[in-house]
Amino acid sequence: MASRKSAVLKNNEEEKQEEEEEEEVSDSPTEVKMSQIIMPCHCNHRQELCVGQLLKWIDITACLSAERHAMSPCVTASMDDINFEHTIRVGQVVSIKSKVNRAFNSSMEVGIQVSCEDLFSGHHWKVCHAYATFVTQRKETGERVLLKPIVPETQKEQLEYSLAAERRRVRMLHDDIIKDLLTHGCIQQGDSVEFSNAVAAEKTKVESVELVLPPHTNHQVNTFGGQIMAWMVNVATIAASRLCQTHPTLRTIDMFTFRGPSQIGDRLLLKAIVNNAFTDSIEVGVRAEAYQDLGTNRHINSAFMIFEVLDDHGKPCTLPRLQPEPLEGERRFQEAIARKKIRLDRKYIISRKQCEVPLSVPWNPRNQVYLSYNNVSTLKTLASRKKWRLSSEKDKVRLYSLEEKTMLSFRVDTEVDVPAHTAFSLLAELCNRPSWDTYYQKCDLIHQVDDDDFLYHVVTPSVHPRIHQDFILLASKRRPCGSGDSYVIALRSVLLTSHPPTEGCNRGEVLCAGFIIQDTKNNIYYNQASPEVLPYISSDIAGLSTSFYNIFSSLLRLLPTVQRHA
Ligand SMILES: CCCC(=O)SCCNC(=O)CCNC(=O)[C@H](O)C(C)(C)COP(=O)(O)OP(=O)(O)OC[C@H]1O[C@@H](n2cnc3c(N)ncnc32)[C@H](O)[C@@H]1OP(=O)(O)O
Repeated sequence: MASRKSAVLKNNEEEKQEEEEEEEVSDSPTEVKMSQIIMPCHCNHRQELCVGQLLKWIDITACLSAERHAMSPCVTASMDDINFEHTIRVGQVVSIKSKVNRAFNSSMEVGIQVSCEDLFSGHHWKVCHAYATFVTQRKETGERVLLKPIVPETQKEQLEYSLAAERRRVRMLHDDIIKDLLTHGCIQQGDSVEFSNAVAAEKTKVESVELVLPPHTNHQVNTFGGQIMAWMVNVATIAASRLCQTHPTLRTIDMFTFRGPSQIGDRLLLKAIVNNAFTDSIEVGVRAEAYQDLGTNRHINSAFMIFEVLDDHGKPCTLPRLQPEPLEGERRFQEAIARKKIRLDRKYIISRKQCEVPLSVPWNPRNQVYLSYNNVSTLKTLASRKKWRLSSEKDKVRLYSLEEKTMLSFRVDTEVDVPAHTAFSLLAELCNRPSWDTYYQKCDLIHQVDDDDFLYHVVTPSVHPRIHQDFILLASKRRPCGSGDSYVIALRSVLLTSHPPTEGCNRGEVLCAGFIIQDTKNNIYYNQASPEVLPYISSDIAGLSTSFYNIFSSLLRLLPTVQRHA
């Protein structure tokens, strides 16, 4: 018992240390803070802050950050998925902090943190985080204002800067992925079971019109984005309430995309309907159209919102099921099932703890984009940790280690005399790795997922005599997409039903490994973290250092040859 308690204390302490490591003082010129005390006029009938009101404050704060960087007017292009972890009550204080993570050409990603404070108990807690994309307005000539780059200062800012490029990739692919999954039949027929007490979808339908008046516009006299989101939340809440016949709580919003502007005098037609109701959650689809004259409607925004009904202890209640309308309703019903699966996969990938076994997550086309994002972001996050300790150094090959909780991670770092792109082309060719890394006995490509993501089967020696070890690895290979980026080759284990473990071969697992190659100093980092190898490695740091040194020496011998051929 005593040892368990000390382990808990140690974990809390380590968590605190990690938080301190992350809490660097930032003096980013784009940082904007807003605090609001929650008044009854901001709340719903349960005295909780309306999500629509929160979205308005988020949009204003983020826009101020964007415009501070752009030094010109900006519009909200999209707001990524938001998961509301807690509700905020009347009398509490909500604080919103935003800053520009990265500027691309005419668009930039703004990161937003929302927290809450109870003034009487002094407690603070995180409510949600969000990422919004803002675009500079066109000049009179029709050109967009090109943005100056962001120069990240702190380690946290550098990480966010680098991950913003990966998030942009996911954002741009978002609609195509959903369309692709829906057209390629990822929905299993038979998921729609008929329920005896089902509520007819028709009953949940909401259509509401708003006239855009001067108080609904932003400082550029277009309809204020936060107001559009608030109107959308309003109709979605009515639709969900009609299904559950009580007050639902909005938990998650799938990305808002502002497809086109609207102005004063426009009529906004807001439509919402429950697409599907699961055991304890409801998906509502919302669509916003703008028009001046009837029949000239422009589709300006769509979103999917997930509601729950909570009991007095905050636990989700069981909900009535939905009877979809024929044809279109059936389609929406099935698509909601596909989106729920995508959300669950994503939550599973993101919420997994480093020490959870098995480390591997099943790979499928549905979760590919999030697995890749997770693959790259885990490696970048590991590389950005501050507490790496130099364990040994030989001929400019340096071995660093980082000990945290149940994980021991390594970083091998050296400088090579070839351009970064040459080192990248060699290291990215995983099938050639057995030629310079004796640890890789065999490496076969199983499947090329897209231009930058690949699945491999790797065979290595095992600690047990006469038995091999094998791995199924997802390799995500990234070239820099702007100044300050590195080349990245991120590797992590995945489960593939087509390649189950075989007899006589130990299936190994890697949570995070790979290379980060920087052009400036031509450094190569190799990071690896895996609890299963911990007992073998920690007792033999010197042996490990020698083997890394040997591997890197072979690599260094090979690089000039590659350069000659490149
Ligand atoms: C006070 C709060 C601020 C507000 O209230 S703003 C009011 C609400 N927002 C609006 O009304 C915006 C409505 N939408 C629009 O005007 C346009 O769709 C929008 C966002 C300007 C994009 O126009 P396009 O003609 O498609 O632009 P483009 O193809 O030239 O691309 C320009 C840059 O924008 C990016 N972009 C476009 N749609 C996006 C999206 N959905 N998510 C993230 N980024 C997006 C695009 O990648 C491009 O970026 P970059 O120039 O390469 O950096």
